[in-house]
Amino acid sequence: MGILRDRYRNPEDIKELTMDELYQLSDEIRAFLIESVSKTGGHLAPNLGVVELTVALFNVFDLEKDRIIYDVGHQSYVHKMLTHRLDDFARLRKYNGMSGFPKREESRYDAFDTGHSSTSISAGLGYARARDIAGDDYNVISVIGDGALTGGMAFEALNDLGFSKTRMVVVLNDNQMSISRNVGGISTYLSQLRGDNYYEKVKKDIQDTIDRMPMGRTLNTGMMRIKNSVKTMLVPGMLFEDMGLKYLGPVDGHNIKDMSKVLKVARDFNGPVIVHVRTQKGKGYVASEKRPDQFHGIAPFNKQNGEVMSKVKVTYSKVFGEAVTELGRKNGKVCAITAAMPDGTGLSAFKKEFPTRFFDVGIAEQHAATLAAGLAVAGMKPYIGIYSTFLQRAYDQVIHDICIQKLPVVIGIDRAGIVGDDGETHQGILDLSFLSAVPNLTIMAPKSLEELHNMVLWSESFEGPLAIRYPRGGDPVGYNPKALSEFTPGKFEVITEGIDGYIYATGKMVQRAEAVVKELEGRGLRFGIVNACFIKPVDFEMIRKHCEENKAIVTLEDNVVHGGLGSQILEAVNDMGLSAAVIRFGFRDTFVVQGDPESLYKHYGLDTDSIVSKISARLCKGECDE
Ligand SMILES: Cc1ncc(C[n+]2csc(CCOP(=O)(O)OP(=O)(O)O)c2C)c(N)n1
Ligand SMILES: CC(=O)[C@@H](O)[C@H](O)COP(=O)(O)O
Ligand SMILES: [Mg+2]
Repeated sequence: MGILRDRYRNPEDIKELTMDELYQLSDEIRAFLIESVSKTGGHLAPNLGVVELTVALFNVFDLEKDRIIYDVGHQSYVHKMLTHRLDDFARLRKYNGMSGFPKREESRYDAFDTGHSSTSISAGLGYARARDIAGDDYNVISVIGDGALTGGMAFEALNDLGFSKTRMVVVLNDNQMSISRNVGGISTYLSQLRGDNYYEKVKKDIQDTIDRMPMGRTLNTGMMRIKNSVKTMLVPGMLFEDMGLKYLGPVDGHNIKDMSKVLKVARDFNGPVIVHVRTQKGKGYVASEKRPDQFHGIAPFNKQNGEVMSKVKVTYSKVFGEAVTELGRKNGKVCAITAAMPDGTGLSAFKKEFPTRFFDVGIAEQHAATLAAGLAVAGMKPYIGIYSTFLQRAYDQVIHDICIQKLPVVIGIDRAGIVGDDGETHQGILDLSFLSAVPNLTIMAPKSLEELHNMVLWSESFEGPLAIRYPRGGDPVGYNPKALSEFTPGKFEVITEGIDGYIYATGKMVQRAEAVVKELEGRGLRFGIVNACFIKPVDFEMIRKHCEENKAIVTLEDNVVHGGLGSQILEAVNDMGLSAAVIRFGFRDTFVVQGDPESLYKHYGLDTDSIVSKISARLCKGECDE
């Protein structure tokens, strides 16, 4: 008889199990994860790495009152399995299904919504301070990975926590991996601590050296003091101890017994404590142990051989990486920066050819942006590859360090628009709005893979700050429009002429515009298509021309409507003292839930039928945005 399905019901049941049964439960959890995620896709490797850790947390803490916060939250599947959501895994990250991240609206056992990295200690400290003010006594535990610990925000929180001496537990899940292998000084420091007897080894080396010295023995006493000072330098975790936290570990993160012991000490410690846990990312499934990076976030795969079922052949990320690499070959000033996502941004290609001009800064988007600014003032031509949602972290740096100084930095904004399965925390639907407000910044979006390639090549000669945004994935097979190769800021491309109006579409929405135009024809409305390849500046001349010809203007973007392309055009019409029927399509003042893009476009009225119906209704009844 199994435990997970047959005996386990509630978190407190864990405490009734023997140690052997806890390991049996862990085996069942691991088998379930592999089976289920092979069908749905998801963050398999991170969750395989925290099976025993999560069981130990449930074994020591009281989930009915204690609060556990998972940094990034992509490793919270085991937590969800143990908090009444086992059956929801069939719809993991699907439209109207269970989230792949902790969600308070999903369960009272989810203490804080995460998704972006390095927030868990700040949120935990907030809980702990509120607890102390209220005179409550629950425990607060922040579980943070070694990758997330490279995020500056985590150190801002540790600095405050150590100084404030607030009682809470930080569990550092150290698997030496971010999405790719972890980078940075902290990672090096942790790997020294990971060595079982690091201090003992160094102490023995010193002792052997002393004993071999001619007056070694007499030196011994004097050296004792040196050894002790060496100890304070080397004893594990001095960095954290010096910041004011008690350091415990390192402890084997797959040994439930040892972890339970250490977690109990941490639980009962009256102050801030960090428990350093060593785990293996992807543990327990050969393919993910071999390739924890590939299995960090994986599409549905064949369980037998780990092969991914469907593969988009050419992605925008790949095109971006290859184009930057092409520039790197002919221009030694070109360099590339990523914040812990070399593969996701396609910049691994550049790293391979130009390792000395490639910089992976860890999960440190703010640093990435200002590093680029520093490189640019020194005469380099830096390209940053960064997801739209994570660019939000570097907003001030883009303004303060890149745009005020008008520096020639190119920001490749990947995952712009709907990303799909990762939901609200990861959709890239705000960048047009928050960037359009920034002076000196030019914003572009290609309608196709080919146009992205051409934009990147064109950008080499562009003098000022430039953002090029493009979507997750690739173009559907066969979408192969005539791509622009020459670009003039503020000049749009008329793809097809219209009689009743034009659809001004940007990026991948140009493809959608084609379907809309076909449907409109069936209703007697003859619309042309404009490729708004620049979102800033817009093409004032073309807007003026279409207004003066009484053409309706429909805008279509995968961004929130407020402050995006549609707003720019509406403002342009108004500022030029013109009038026109302007109908804007985008996301209306909302976060976008998880799901496949088509379900989401329908959900938010951006599917072809909804767009066509709204245009027809508006133009017939004369109601418009303007
Ligand atoms: C601000 C931010 N930047 C980038 C990411 C993308 N990302 C998700 S998980 C991850 C690596 C996390 O590594 P770690 O914390 O060590 O967790 P592990 O996957 O190793 O368990 C990254 C870079 C993110 N979620 N948030
Ligand atoms: C959890 C996290 O933030 C990343 O793993 C993200 O899910 C990657 O997204 P892509 O799958 O689009 O690269
Ligand atoms: Mg890690």
